[in-house]
Amino acid sequence: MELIKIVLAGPRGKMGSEALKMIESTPHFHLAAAIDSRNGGKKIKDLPGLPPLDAVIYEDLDICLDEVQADVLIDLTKPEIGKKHLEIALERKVRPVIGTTGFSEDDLKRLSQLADERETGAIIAPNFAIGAILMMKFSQMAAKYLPHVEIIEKHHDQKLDSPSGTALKTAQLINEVREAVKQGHPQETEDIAGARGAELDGMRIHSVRLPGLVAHQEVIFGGEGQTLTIKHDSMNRSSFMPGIRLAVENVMKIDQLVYGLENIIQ
Ligand SMILES: NC(=O)c1ccc[n+]([C@@H]2O[C@H](COP(=O)([O-])OP(=O)(O)OC[C@H]3O[C@@H](n4cnc5c(N)ncnc54)[C@H](O)[C@@H]3O)[C@@H](O)[C@H]2O)c1
Ligand SMILES: O=C(O)C1=N[C@H](C(=O)O)CCC1
Repeated sequence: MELIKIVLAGPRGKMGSEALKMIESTPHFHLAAAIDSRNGGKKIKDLPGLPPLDAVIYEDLDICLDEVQADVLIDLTKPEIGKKHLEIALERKVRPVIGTTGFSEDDLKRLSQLADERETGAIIAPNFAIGAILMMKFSQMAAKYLPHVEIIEKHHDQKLDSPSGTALKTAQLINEVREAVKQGHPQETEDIAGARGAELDGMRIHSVRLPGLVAHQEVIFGGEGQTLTIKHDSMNRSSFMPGIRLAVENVMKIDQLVYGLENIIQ
């Protein structure tokens, strides 16, 4: 298999540090450089707790890509940085694999257009856990028969964005197949703002943030005399790594932007 040269943004983060281990243990992956908000000029192996990798750390992706040859950028940072990095990478025909969440529909449209213009593959995946992809696919199947649905997503309390990227993606997939329904009582009131959660395409999304959680989602369907709950739990960040590996391998074979790993795992 051909060696894939990777730049990783966010190496000290919860996801980034796990991704370093995944890159190190994958024979056909090579960490060419890393992007951090500090530690420019140091090497990954100089930072406490990170694997003994020789890759140099840059604080600016543009400068990094001037100096380092790369095939793929993996971004695991924060919403505004992920968007900026994605654009820089596409401009330079380096293929982005973006795990960072917080992208709006407008962002996705604009970035998809840019990927087309640059004829460069890109993958944005709100959730890399294979079980979460299945949870979303099963939810889409169920919504055809049980259109009344609410989403409860639960994450650790260091998460910046809400609702989660996974909840937004789940709602999008459900919305593609379910008939239009008005949920809840027509005269229901919200006596404390937010009590019924966020509303998207007629669905309610509830976001829970607590220490001790990692990433969890329940999609609850209600029908006459019955409910169906489809639930996924990520217990740790290694649950996302096979999906990131798959995305890096697949982004090398495409020349447009793909949003969601369900489009790769058919
Ligand atoms: N797609 C998925 O499956 C998945 C899974 C988990 C987390 N996420 C998303 O990934 C992102 C990171 O999550 P996390 O839990 O690792 O967060 P984290 O806060 O632990 O890590 C983010 C890292 O980004 C770094 N960073 C900030 N600004 C930067 C910059 N300008 N350049 C380089 N690095 C910079 C921070 O220093 C930090 O180390 C979040 O958006 C989260 O929602 C996605
Ligand atoms: O830890 C996070 O932040 C996660 N975010 C993703 C999302 O927003 O859907 C899912 C995985 C964990």
